[in-house]
Amino acid sequence: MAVSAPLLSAEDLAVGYFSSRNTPRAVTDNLRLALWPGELVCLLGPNGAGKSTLLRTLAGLQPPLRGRLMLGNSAMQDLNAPARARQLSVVLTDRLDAGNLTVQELVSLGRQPHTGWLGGLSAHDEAQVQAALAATNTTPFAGRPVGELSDGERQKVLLARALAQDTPLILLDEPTAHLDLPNRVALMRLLHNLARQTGKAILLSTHELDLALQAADRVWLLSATGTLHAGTPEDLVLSGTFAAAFAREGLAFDPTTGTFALHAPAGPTVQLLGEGAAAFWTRRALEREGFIPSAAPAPLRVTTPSILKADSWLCELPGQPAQQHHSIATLLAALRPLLPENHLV
Ligand SMILES: Nc1ncnc2c1ncn2[C@@H]1O[C@H](COP(=O)(O)OP(=O)(O)OP(=O)(O)O)[C@@H](O)[C@H]1O
Repeated sequence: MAVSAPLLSAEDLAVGYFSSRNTPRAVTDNLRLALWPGELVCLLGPNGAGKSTLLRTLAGLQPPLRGRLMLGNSAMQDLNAPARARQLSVVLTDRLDAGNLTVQELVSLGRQPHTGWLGGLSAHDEAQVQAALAATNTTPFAGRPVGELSDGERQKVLLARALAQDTPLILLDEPTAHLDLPNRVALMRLLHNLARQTGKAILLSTHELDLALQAADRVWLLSATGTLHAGTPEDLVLSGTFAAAFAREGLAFDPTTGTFALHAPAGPTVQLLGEGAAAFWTRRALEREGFIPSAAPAPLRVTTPSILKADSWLCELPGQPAQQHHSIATLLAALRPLLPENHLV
């Protein structure tokens, strides 16, 4: 079986900046990285960890402080701009000045590495532009000036330009930043499918931990101290590496749900019986109030509709007859008196 080669690789890479006295200040150091065909990699890390700096370095837009950076079989610094642009496309967060260009014209510029400055678009180029517009749902505003778009619309158009460029490698800095939830989910699904179906390698930085944990084949987790851990999302969660990278006082990552706890538990444990959507949302409501939902037996017990086979919840409190509730609101009202006084979650 042929073993594929990485589309991008780095050895002993240090990325960062030079101070005013020209002394190097590494944001992250000693990196050994590879991006393989067909994978979606999410670069995660707290604010200021160095995600944008690393992405810009990997895109060849700022020089590494040290180390070896290869684009395919060639050293990055040996490739001129057009050669790089045929290998990798990049979407950054920088504000774009597109002049009076329409969306279609801007996306068509993605074909430039293949046509040259003066080259007209062939039928194949036109098809690539139309496919990129369709994939990003930007066809309906293809004729509008880019300067008049909303932040989210512009973000999708920049992705369309990168898709039109049709490179083996795509690097994206916070591509979900301005998108609403359905568009964020759609974008992650699009990128995941694109990697799978076309063999492209896609690296994106994001603060969407939840979506990244679901969509990424691998995660590069950059800690605040500049250490980079790479692995499948699941391995990083189960090893505790993920929680450690985002550790803050009073903030806990729950590896059983893959989310950060918004509320600190203050109240008693409630045995929660049931499964499915009603049990999930009952758990969320109990946690918000400060209770600790658990499957283990406890003096307080809530049975959810999936077990009762009815549209109601059964609430059993010590020393009281069992109560039936027809909404989570009335269930919570019955439980609230059991919380410690003045608790704040
Ligand atoms: N042009 C620059 N010159 C010097 N230092 C910089 C420059 N740009 C960023 N930095 C510093 O490099 C570090 C990493 O910044 P970077 O923007 O890469 O982090 P990030 O992980 O992308 O952050 P965020 O999640 O907030 O976008 C920060 O300490 C930042 O202050």
